Amino acid sequence: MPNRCIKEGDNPDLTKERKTCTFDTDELTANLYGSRNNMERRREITKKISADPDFADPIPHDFLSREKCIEATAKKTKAVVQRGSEFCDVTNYYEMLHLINEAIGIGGYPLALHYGMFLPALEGQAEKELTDDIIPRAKNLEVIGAYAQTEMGHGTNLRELETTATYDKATQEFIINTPTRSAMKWWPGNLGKMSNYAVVTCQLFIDGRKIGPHNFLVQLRCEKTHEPLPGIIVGDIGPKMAFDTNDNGFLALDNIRVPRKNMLMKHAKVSPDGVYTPPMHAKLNYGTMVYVRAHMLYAHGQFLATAAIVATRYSAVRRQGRIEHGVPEVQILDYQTQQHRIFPQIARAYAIIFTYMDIKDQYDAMIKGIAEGQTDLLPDLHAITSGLKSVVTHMAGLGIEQCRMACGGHGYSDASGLPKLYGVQIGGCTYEGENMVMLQQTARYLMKAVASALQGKPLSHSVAYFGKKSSGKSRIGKEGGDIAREHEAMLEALEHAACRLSVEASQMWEKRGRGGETKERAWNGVTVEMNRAARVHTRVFMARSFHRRVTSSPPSIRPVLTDLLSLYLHYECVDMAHHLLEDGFCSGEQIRYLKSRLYEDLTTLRPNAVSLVDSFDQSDRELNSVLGRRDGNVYEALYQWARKSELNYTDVLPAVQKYVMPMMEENRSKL
Ligand SMILES: CCCCC/C=C/C(=O)SCCNC(=O)CCNC(=O)[C@H](O)C(C)(C)COP(=O)(O)OP(=O)(O)OC[C@H]1O[C@@H](n2cnc3c(N)ncnc32)[C@H](O)[C@@H]1OP(=O)(O)O
Ligand SMILES: Cc1cc2nc3c(=O)[nH]c(=O)nc-3n(C[C@H](O)[C@H](O)[C@H](O)COP(=O)(O)OP(=O)(O)OC[C@H]3O[C@@H](n4cnc5c(N)ncnc54)[C@H](O)[C@@H]3O)c2cc1C
Repeated sequence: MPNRCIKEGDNPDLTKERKTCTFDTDELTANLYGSRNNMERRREITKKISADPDFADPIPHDFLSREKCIEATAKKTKAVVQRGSEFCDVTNYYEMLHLINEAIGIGGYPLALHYGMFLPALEGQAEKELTDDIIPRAKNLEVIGAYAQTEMGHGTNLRELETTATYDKATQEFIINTPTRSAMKWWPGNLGKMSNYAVVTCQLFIDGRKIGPHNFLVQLRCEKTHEPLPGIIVGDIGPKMAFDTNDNGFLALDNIRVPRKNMLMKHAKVSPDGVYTPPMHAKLNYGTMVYVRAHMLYAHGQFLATAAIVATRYSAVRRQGRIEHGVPEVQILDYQTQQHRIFPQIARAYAIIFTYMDIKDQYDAMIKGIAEGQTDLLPDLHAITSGLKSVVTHMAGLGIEQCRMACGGHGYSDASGLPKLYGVQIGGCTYEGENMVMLQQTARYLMKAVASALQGKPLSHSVAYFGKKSSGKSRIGKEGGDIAREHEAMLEALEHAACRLSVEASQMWEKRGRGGETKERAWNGVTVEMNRAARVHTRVFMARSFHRRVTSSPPSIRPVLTDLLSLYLHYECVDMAHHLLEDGFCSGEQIRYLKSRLYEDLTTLRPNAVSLVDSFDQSDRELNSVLGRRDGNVYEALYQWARKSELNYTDVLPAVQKYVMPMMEENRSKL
């Protein structure tokens, strides 16, 4: 069967891998990106960008200072903006996403938060009077915006943000102020140097009464000179773990006045005479975060895919050691430990992207509902996206790090692209709500589901399985080799575990309450258990999504996806074996069975491993990895990459000349 990546001049080991493919890689790629047309469009964008001198990087960013990287990125951003329609349909979210990845990369660019949060916040939360004015200008990039919510002292607990917006009835303006050092906005992307506007989250005060966090549009810099306006202090927060080309910023506002219409008033409103009308759902003001959490899944699935591509291809071309005496050195991909390290990451990347597709459909349905005045889909979506955001970012981070280590010494080099990828990706565990905090949002929802299930009340989408009657004993290993039934048995076992953990966490919470603790204090005494239940529930959701996508996939790719799903489910069940064993739902014998099936899966997937990662269809530009390159010609490329290091511009470094040589000379003369 065809793997469409084979080309003359490629590393022979990689070609050999591609020849053992049992499916059509293009079919799988098309399935992953929604259609053959979408796949072709991605490729056209890649081809055009790769040939365009405006996007060439004579010196890799790895060897440049942060300022030089920002300059190079800003130059490319301008080219994307001015020439974007030469490359793609600029109104298509996925085409634009691909264009930006290809043209600019993943480390941040001047418009990341403008498109990622500033515009979505205005579109989702602002009223016509404001949007009519600002959105056309923002879309036309006459202005650039950031989303300034987090402060130096508070990020997680929005209720305690300190920035104030006080309504002045006399002038019909809000006065926006930063009352303390810890109230300074701190972290917002592109706030430091690029943006001249921001959506700023402030505590709303009317007639001395604190209403709570609301969003306001604030101009920060002069549209002509880009200098900060009077009363505004703004700058870059300094070097970070990654996102070097994003100017995450600080901001202090000294009693800045903005007109009443600058409050984002689609949901909550303040009338000219200062009467406050709450939104139809209390948390509609937090809608931008739900949007970002949902869409983060796609990016993090792709991040994990990148790492899996690099580690798999490199493991196919690297030969080291022998499995048996007297035979040539083997491809390191033949080691069972290497497969066990990498293959689950391939499966998880697919699972995350497939889950995203489900969530995207739910998100679109919720937005449609809100437009029609219905908010009933919001709580379920908020709960599951909070869990998914946390589980997926953590899972992808662990997976990338496994892939990096699986590349040995070269994985530690920036040439692999993996250290930088990890730095960028792992930020997702923190931003959009720290993971431990967001899991508690999911757990809170699970506690309500437990109560509803016990009372026989209806259960919403993500927790519907709480209503199923458990069989008491798992059917794992008792399905006589029927794969479909085996998959169902594993899903059932995971659902049983999630449900049991939720019920037990609920009982522990209740027990502490009966012991005299307040509900809130009791909650803090059981949060580890709550978050555990939330994680398992989220992993059930992902497993169901993956299963649904595989069982409805075209027959040509269903066999390979079924193999991948088998590996995913066996891995998930073994990884969560303690939860399956704890109440005797599964026996030790069943866990041993799952492990043996997992090792069989590794062998089954081996001939298709390279083709499965090829099907992610990430180009060499996107991968940005010497180790992961499509042609597999790694060693020469590694040497050429290292030659570009600024330390190699001269044979004798000035620092050596100035300090090290005189030191050696002095030491010699002492003898
Ligand atoms: C390329 C890289 C880009 C990176 C960009 C990064 C951007 C950012 O990071 S922007 C800043 C993001 N900040 C956060 O995510 C802050 C996290 N904190 C929160 O979201 C909230 O403070 C909270 C959800 C953790 C708690 O909010 P609070 O108001 O205190 O609410 P409660 O916990 O008491 O819950 C009350 C009630 O409301 C429900 N709920 C909470 N949030 C939402 C929501 N977004 N949508 C719908 N419903 C929500 C919650 O479930 C409770 O429901 P009930 O149990 O029914 O009362
Ligand atoms: C790369 C990056 C980009 C960002 N971009 C933006 C942006 O564009 N706009 C913006 O506004 N912000 C942005 N942020 C800020 C980000 O949203 C916050 O840092 C994040 O929400 C976490 O909040 P915090 O920093 O207050 O963490 P903290 O809440 O201080 O977390 C510290 C520790 O306390 C624990 N903790 C806190 N509260 C609880 C609780 N209730 N229960 C249990 N444990 C708790 C956490 O789990 C964590 O272990 C960005 C951050 C990063 C890293």
